[in-house]
Amino acid sequence: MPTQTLFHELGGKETIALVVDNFYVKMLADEELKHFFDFTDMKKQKAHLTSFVSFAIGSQEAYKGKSMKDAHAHLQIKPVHFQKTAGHLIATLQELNVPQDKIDTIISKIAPLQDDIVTVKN
Ligand code: HEM
Repeated sequence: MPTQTLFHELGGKETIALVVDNFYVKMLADEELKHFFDFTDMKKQKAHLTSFVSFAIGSQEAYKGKSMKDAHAHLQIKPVHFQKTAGHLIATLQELNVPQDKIDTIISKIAPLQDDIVTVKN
């Protein structure tokens, strides 16, 4: 039998969709971050992020949205915004009792995206 991917170990798309839902509750409650999403269709956004994260951790279904560079180019995201966002993701995963080694794996896929997402380098 082939080794299970992290995507499957965590419970597949349903779990990731729950992670994404809880994550955006934190993002939209954060005074420093919520304005980024003022004009965003959150239903579409959640679907995109679910698909992106799923693919990053081993789902067979390809992510068909924009590249990270194109999706964030107009947003003036600073390193501090990226760090806070990663922090909300980690807290969300911890609250859902995802084991720390799995959280580390997810973060190791997300961290290298910082260079494409952060456009204001200060
Ligand atoms: C931590 C790593 C991140 C990942 C994996 C990620 C992922 C994504 C994805 C998949 C999309 C959708 C692309 C599409 O529409 O095709 C997107 C768009 C977006 N992201 Fe991120 N993102 C990250 C960090 C951030 C940060 C730090 C911010 C701001 C605090 C942010 C704000 C947004 C906004 C505002 C959009 C566009 C929504 C719109 O089109 O209205 N993202 N992101």
